[in-house]
Amino acid sequence: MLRGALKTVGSRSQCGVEQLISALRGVSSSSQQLSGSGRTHASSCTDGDPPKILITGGLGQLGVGLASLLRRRFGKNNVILSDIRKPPNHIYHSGPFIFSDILDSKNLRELIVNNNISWLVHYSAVLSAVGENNVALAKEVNITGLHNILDIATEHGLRVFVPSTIGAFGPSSPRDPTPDLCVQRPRTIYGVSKVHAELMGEYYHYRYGLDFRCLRYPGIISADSQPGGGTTDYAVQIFHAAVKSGHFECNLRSDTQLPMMYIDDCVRATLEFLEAPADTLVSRTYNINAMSFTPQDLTQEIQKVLPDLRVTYNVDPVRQAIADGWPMALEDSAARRDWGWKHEYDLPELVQTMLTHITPGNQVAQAN
Ligand SMILES: NC(=O)C1=CN([C@@H]2O[C@H](COP(=O)(O)OP(=O)(O)OC[C@H]3O[C@@H](n4cnc5c(N)ncnc54)[C@H](O)[C@@H]3O)[C@@H](O)[C@H]2O)C=CC1
Ligand SMILES: CC(=O)[C@H](N)C(=O)O
Repeated sequence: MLRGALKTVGSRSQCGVEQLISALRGVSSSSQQLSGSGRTHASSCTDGDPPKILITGGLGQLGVGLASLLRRRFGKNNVILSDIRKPPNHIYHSGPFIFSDILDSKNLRELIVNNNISWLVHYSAVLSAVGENNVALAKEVNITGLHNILDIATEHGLRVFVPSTIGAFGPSSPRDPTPDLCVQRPRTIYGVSKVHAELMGEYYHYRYGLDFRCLRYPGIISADSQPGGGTTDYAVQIFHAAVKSGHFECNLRSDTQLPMMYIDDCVRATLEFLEAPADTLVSRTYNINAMSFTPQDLTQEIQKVLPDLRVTYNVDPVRQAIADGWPMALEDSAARRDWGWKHEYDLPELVQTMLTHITPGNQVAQAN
């Protein structure tokens, strides 16, 4: 049936054929299965037009920074931020913003159709520490929400980016470094939901041809946005405390080594990966790495600039147990080989840059 239908559009552009394949999904179960090559469809065919991008959960730590980079690349009006929260004025006025709850699939579908979205960056999530405090919410947002995203992205032939995390690994994974492919038995609902996202996205890719792309981010460090309740949050908060009061109480042990990345590297990696030609991607999920450090290493580096910084330790057992099962470094040679990933910020550059951005008058309100 699919072959017959394809014959009738033989003279049309490849993009038209691929859209037809999308439309025929749902006609019969056998016609839904594309070849095992997992080839992708309409999202790759923009006829030279820039993609129209929707970012879900865009008001968190990472969304605004990514939107700003994507808007510089593709034009302000081609990138829509969305969230369930009201944006601060400066974000509202910086480009298109729209309410979208990923648990409301009808609203999400309307938004994608009405705005002719071709790329979807799915940032909505409940992070590791908040997730352990509210497992039901984490299941709803991270698993049910993801199902809505994958179904709608498949229906409309979107390219979809879903970040995973170092939290997708667990104590039985090799930890230093952690390769792309290894045992993944995380012990948080956040980690379990992210492994689920990796597997579901890859399944939809091979089963339906969805252009699913996933990077496992380390802990991300940013100056002008606050983290949303994770285990790596200390590495952002320490900078604000260092500048504001000169004292920081750290909730992880001083020797806890975790992989980290400056936000500019993270959003650039995301853009480069989104733009990578599909045929260069050997995998749909890649580790990306930049630096690894402990609270003690970070303190010493900050003290080179602010020698009076004093750090005390009051370990949070929930966060410490999470961190003790996470990678100490990620192995990312496949990302470097397949699509040219290269980080720019190591620990000294990170500290210099953070302290340049954070001044006593430029403190970001604590979000959580
Ligand atoms: N920030 C980090 O260090 C890392 C982040 N990631 C991933 O990157 C993505 C973005 O992370 P962040 O910006 O740090 O997260 P965040 O926690 O700061 O922001 C998440 C956003 O999702 C929104 N949200 C919650 N429920 C929603 C719903 N029902 N519908 C729509 N939006 C909803 C929240 O309002 C919030 O603005 C997440 O998927 C996270 O797992 C992965 C590894 C590290
Ligand atoms: C590394 C992450 O995914 C996040 N920052 C968290 O700590 O939960």
